[in-house]
Amino acid sequence: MPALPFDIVVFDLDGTLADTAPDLAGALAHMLSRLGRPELTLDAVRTMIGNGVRALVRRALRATGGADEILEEEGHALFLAHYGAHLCIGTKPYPGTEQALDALAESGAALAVCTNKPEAFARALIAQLGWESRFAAIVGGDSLAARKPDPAPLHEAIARAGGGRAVLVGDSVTDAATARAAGVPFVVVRFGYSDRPVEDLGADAVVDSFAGLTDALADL
Ligand SMILES: O=C(O)COP(=O)(O)O
Ligand SMILES: [Mg+2]
Repeated sequence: MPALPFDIVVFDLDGTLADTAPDLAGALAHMLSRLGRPELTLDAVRTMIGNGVRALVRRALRATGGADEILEEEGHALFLAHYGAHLCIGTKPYPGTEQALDALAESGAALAVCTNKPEAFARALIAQLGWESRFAAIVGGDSLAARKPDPAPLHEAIARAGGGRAVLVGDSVTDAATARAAGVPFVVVRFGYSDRPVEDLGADAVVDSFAGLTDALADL
């Protein structure tokens, strides 16, 4: 593959490395049924992912009859208990993810994850996908006081992966804002959970699939 102008490639997790929506939707379905709420479609859930678990629970409650703090607390606990035990039932890497990670690692880049998923869930999911040895750093939504779009977790992931020239690969407006705030180039994947056209995110490149990622990075 062509030489990479980056020492570190940082990836978002949900909607970027893996299609996690089926298991997130499963945990939401469990929560909603316990609370006597109607189900949400998978497509509706996809648009709610990207700002952490609390935001996901709040959005799901608002979409099914409303939310208040007490209900959110209860929903959050129901969601966490179910999701923690069902992290990788319907979750799948996107096509070509592993080949792209192999190619980037072979080129000498360090790989890292910066996600708004709670760190323990991110680590457990990455282990269940068999990816533990691939990442030099994993920073989650609760690893620091601030989560994406604050630039701190991205800076932390870059530092923990050894520092140097970095790029963020993500799927959402949250990732775009994080990269911009951190002064780091941003590549958006078209297949994730963006709530708006990916062309509107101001990314340095858009990739349709993992097959195009290494060339897009080499061209930045
Ligand atoms: O938990 C979420 O909101 C999604 O996390 P992400 O940052 O990996 O997309
Ligand atoms: Mg994402």
